[in-house]
Amino acid sequence: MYTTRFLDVPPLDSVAGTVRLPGSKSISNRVLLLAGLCEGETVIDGLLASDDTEVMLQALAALGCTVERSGEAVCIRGIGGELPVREADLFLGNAGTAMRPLTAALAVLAAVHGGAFRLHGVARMHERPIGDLVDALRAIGCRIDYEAAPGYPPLRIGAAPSGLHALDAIRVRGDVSSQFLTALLLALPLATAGGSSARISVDGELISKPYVGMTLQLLERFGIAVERDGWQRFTIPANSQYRSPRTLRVEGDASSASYFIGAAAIAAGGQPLRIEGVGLDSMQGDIRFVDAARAMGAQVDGGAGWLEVRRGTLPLRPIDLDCKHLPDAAMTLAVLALFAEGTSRLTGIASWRVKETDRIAAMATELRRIGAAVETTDDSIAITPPAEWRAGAIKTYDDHRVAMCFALAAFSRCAGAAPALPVRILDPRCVGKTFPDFFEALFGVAAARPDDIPVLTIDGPTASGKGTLASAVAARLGYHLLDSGAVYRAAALAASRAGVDRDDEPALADLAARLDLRFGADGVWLGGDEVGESLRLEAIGSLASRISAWPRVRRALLDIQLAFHRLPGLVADGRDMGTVVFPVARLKVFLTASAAQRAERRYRQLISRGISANIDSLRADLEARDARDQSRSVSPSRPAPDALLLDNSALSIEDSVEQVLAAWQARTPFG
Ligand SMILES: Nc1ncnc2c1ncn2[C@@H]1O[C@H](COP(=O)(O)OP(=O)(O)OP(=O)(O)O)[C@@H](O)[C@H]1O
Ligand SMILES: Nc1ccn([C@@H]2O[C@H](COP(=O)(O)O)[C@@H](O)[C@H]2O)c(=O)n1
Repeated sequence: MYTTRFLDVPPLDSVAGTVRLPGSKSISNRVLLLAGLCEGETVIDGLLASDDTEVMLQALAALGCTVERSGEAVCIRGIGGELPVREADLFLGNAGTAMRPLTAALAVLAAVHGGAFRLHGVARMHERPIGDLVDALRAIGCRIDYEAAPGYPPLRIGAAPSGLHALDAIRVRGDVSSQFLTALLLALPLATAGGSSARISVDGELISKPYVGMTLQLLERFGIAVERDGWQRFTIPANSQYRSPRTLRVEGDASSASYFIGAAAIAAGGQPLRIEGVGLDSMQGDIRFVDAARAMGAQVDGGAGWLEVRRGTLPLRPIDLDCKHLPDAAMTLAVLALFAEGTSRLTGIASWRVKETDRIAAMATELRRIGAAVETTDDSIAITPPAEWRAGAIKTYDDHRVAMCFALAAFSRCAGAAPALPVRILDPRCVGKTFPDFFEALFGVAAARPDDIPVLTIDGPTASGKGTLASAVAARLGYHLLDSGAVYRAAALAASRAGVDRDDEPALADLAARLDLRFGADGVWLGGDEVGESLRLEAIGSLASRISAWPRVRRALLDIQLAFHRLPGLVADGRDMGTVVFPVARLKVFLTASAAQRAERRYRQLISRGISANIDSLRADLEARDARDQSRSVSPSRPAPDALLLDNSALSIEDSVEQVLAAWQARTPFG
């Protein structure tokens, strides 16, 4: 997951390959609650790992459920209708799928068994209405108090003074959020143990019916057969009891699929994009996004648990759609509208106002930022594609779906934008709510023109601080990092291990061409050995400096370095990054510091690692290395003509990082 302040998504051209979706958030949190309420163990496979499911898991554990995680599966031992923990303070973040059902379940449990619970979340959660649900629960005798503003969390739930009553005449509004009805359906089987059935009537037209359909299907998997009279009346039979299905697999998230369906609908490439984890048989309402995408021109095939999508008509056909049944995925349609020939209109989206943010306002502001003409009403949005695309830094309002759907704006070339533009996503970490690895998944299937993938190079002499600076800058930008010195050091280590003479150019080049080198989160691997520490030995640095003078060795190591040039971008440090390996780099820094400073830094670096060192010999060695690196016939170490020269002798690491980031920012369209 990207935890940077922003992520610049370069102009994207095509998609191909396979993307595997994370589990559905809506199914995950429903199933977790049901597993928590029934007796015995339920093993849930494919559960979404995200902020919203995490708060639900923590709440269940706090309420006395046993939660065991093993790999992708989670085993829940439920409380079986009892209430082993009678007091808890539950923080539920911004997870509506946790707040609403837990409110209902705890209110009913506390009414039956007694107890005192506090439910709260982040600031935005305290602005999301819950009054209609609380009214319905109070009407049957539950005790729920507002801690601050009436109608909104935080809530305090307590014992019911006169028990539960009027279960046959429960009323709840259905036209604001279907989650209120879902919460009641999930919780009220607990109230039927005394022999009464529970009857719920919906006031107003029920929105998001497919989500309620999903609730009913999942209740059935847990042994609760709700009788339904259209979408207005629901009856939970007397003495209903949750029965664990023992094992259950969560299907992939259909709303998350929408971003990839959308990408494949507009991207070039000719290859279909395969989406696994959710298919045309899905129980999720947002699978209807497939119909909307087809209506706009996408070609979508599918079966049980899979979809294959390719571009059909482009520009897309504009769409005029009532989105009541697919409110989440409708946001993706709003961005796809940028790729249509004419104005698209999405209606029935009043519920957007009470989601993670006011989504109507957020989408309108951000679509306008990149050049679209947008008109809104209380429950609709109309989008006309940009006459001229603008590079936008998209505010995401702590809303995962805003971040994910706007990533599609990076395909602006497919809408004819010239030049094609990157899109900046501010606070990309917000995707952690439902799809922590969304951007990694996107970059796994999307391709960009090589010239569009940004590179920042940092060259300079030994111990000038290149590696330190490069890794800090890469971390701030969310880019890949190439330590090209480590590639030469690995070749030197391999040569030393194989006993190859440092002057035998053909043998060294042959060995370099066959180098089995892998850089990963788990270290640097040469064959089967982790060699991170060995590469840093001074003797290996010296040998690297000698063998790197051979032209054939340099050529043999070129592909390993070029392979780092991947989405979303690269920071590369070395000697010839800006001059030879990445001459098209957008920013080339040549970093220097006095020899005395560098020797001192290296000395301190070695001592801090427990390696003894002598400052004079270190200085002599680095000066000899500098001389060799600068005077060799191929790729000598020198600044590129267009390099930014930075002497950091008197700069802190933080100051160097800020200076380089400022220079980088000035070279982006967001500067
Ligand atoms: N601006 C700076 N001020 C003070 N110390 C620094 C600065 N930049 C880097 N250093 C320190 O200098 C030491 C050497 O830095 P680093 O290993 O990044 O250099 P390098 O140029 O990558 O070296 P090499 O070329 O040998 O790989 C580190 O201990 C680092 O913390
Ligand atoms: N692009 C590069 C990077 C490094 N070298 C040579 O490798 C030696 C070790 O590099 P460090 O940056 O890890 O110290 C270095 O002295 C160079 O001779 C190179 O040639 N080109």
